[in-house]
Amino acid sequence: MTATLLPTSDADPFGPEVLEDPLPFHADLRDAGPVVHLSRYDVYAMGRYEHVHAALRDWQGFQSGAGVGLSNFRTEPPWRPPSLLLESDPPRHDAPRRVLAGILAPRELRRLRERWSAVADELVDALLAAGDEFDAVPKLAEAFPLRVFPDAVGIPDEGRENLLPYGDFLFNAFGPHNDLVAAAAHRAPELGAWVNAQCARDVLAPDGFGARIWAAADRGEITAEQAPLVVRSLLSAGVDTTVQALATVLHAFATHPEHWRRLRAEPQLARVAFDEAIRWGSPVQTFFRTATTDVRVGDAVIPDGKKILMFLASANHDPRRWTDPEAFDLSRDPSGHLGFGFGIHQCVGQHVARLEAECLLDALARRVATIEIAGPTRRHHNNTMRAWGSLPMRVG
Ligand code: HEM
Ligand SMILES: C=Cc1ccc(C(=O)O)cc1
Repeated sequence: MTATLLPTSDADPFGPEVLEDPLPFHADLRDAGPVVHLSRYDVYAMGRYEHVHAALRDWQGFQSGAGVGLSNFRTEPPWRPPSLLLESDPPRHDAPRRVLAGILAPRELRRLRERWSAVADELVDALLAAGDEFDAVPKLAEAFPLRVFPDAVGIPDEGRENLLPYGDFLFNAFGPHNDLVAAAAHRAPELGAWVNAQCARDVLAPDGFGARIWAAADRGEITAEQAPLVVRSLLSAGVDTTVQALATVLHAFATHPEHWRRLRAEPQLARVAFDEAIRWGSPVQTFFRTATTDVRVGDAVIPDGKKILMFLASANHDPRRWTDPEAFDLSRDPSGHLGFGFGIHQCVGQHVARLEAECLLDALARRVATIEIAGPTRRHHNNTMRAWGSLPMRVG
């Protein structure tokens, strides 16, 4: 194997500086080359669209089955039983994926549109009745998904306040065991136990996504042992992600009044606005893969077994792929963005997320002429998610 001069960096992508503002680190990463060795964690980072896209497509060379976090399941026990979708490779991945893709397909979600629209209208009406200033993170970005998604899955009302802390811990746990993980580690067993309990057949409402997963097990499409883990995937991936994507799109519109005016005039732009916001803000910033052989990227070789850190957010701002990438631009065609991933693991819940965004943006756009930031905004740091802690907002 020819020795190659692989750029190296001792930067900490999971440290507070980068988590607060990752853009300068992403730019340095892209400029340094296709692959950069991060010496602090002995992982190989990719920041350019071309290579992240190629690695996501090459599931044989870049596997998910050894975990999609820093921890390597080949040598370390996972903190929870691995996901049958996110943390598995074909063939194990195939049936659970087929089942979930069927249940979450756009045509299956049509039955939810009317109800989710009504909930969004009711939520926004109540919010505006209370005044024209509020924090959009708890009052909209968190409130709406928590009103519609747990019901859609069919879990009981009791304990739903565990969903966001569970997700926050899960997304932190994909990173190193830093302060963010340590701060919540004491709650992991209880949060994990609560989430697991929501996946049991007998607690799930008869017409929700959860019950449909169990019905697939009855049909033999997956086993009864797999069913609760597939339900767990919904509760793991389906809340924090949409919360932060909604916060991102609300922040985008509050800082681009001309685009809000355009959305009000052309409501059908809500869908493309959501995808552009996900490209622009990338709520899910990174995921890892594990090299299954000595894999060549550019003129670098990543040794078998090493972890590869794929910066989806950096790829979504790569000037080699996007014109004026740092602009939130409603006229752009954001298709091809990597904010939902790409390839066999591409987000299976993306249509659920888009429907939530359409309902909430539509309810708001029909009622308020202007939205703007009304005070200091605050980031919420997480090892994987780009998250807002607070978005003080004024509507007119
Ligand atoms: C805007 C909100 C969302 C974002 C940004 C997002 C992002 C992602 C990304 C980047 C992946 C790829 C992971 C990888 O390649 O390793 C993914 C996979 C996944 N997402 Fe989403 N997601 C969102 C909403 C949802 C929702 C609402 C659900 C459930 C209803 C969901 C369920 C899943 C599942 C189960 C996977 C694993 C798919 C597989 O491995 O085959 N996601 N998501
Ligand atoms: C995109 C995040 C994500 C988190 C957890 C799972 C899962 O547990 O399957 C899937 C996707």
